[in-house]
Amino acid sequence: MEKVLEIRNLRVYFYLTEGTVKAVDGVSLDIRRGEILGLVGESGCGKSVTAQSILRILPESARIVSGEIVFSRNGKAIDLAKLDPEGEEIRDIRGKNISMIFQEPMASFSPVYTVGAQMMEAILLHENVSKEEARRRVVEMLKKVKIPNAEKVVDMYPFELSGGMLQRCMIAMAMSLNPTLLLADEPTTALDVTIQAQILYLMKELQKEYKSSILLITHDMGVVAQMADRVAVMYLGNIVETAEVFELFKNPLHPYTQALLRSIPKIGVRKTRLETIRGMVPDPYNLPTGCKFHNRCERFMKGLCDVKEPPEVEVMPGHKVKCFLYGGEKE
Ligand SMILES: Nc1ncnc2c1ncn2[C@@H]1O[C@H](COP(=O)(O)OP(=O)(O)OP(=O)(O)O)[C@@H](O)[C@H]1O
Repeated sequence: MEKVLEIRNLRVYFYLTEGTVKAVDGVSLDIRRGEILGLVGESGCGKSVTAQSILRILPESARIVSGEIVFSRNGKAIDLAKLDPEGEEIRDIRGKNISMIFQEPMASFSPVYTVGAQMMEAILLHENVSKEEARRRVVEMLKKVKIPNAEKVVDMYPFELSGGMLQRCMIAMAMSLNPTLLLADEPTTALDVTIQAQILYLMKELQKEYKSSILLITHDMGVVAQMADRVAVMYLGNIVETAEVFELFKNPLHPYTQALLRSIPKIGVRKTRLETIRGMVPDPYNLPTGCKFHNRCERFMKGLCDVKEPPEVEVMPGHKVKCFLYGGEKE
């Protein structure tokens, strides 16, 4: 299947007075046309930094140290990692070809302008249309995301809307230019469970209609099961396992993925506590040598896992894992 984005060996480090944080440390992943790729892992493993690297909206203290982020734009391959983050090319890509929705909708909207004015601005920036036409499209988009009274909401300020409604507006804004790729960073984490389900359903409907690809960032395996076609599991700046969603749930290979899946609460099974993954997440300034998961791993092999970094092994077509349990010792 055609790839819309290919990340190769991406390293993004934060240079802080306390030391260097290797937030993304050798990530490779592909996003195919029309798929939802779930990027899953515990808090702090580098999911958001990966997404921010794609759009080149990293904080000042972060640097792309090496690697490629190849985006296919109208049949032309562009390495986003090489672009000037303030330059015209990436500014044109943002919003038009790749857009992002965040956990906190308030972060995407300015409090001092109406929702409609902000959505219109995005359209007017990228397309040569009249103000009337832009407004008409905004109202149409608001209806698409099932906002009641769209003609009224278009003139409302963000604070006049509930979190769920504002999240719908953010999705409408992100989809209004029909982007090839949507980066959704924990899009429903801040919402209550019922609203969360509605928003996920809406995203899936729009994704099918617009045939866009989504990188869905989440720490929630339940959301992944419901939404994703494929899954990439991330641990401390590395992708440790990639597979199609059914395959990953049926046959998780990496001990970290297995532990993540065990930590999902199951209906009908009473547990006094949710199972947590044993051991401490290592200090980000002082990452372990070898496999970064070895100090928490139940199947740790001394002299191997703590010494060498496991290479990626394709165990079966489309199912890749970075773990010595599945070979790779001799490389
Ligand atoms: N602005 C920043 N300054 C310094 N370090 C940062 C900054 N943003 C992220 N980091 C560090 O980079 C690493 C990866 O963070 P990132 O936000 O990508 O994780 P995440 O997997 O998205 O987690 P979360 O779900 O909590 O956002 C962490 O160690 C984090 O502390």
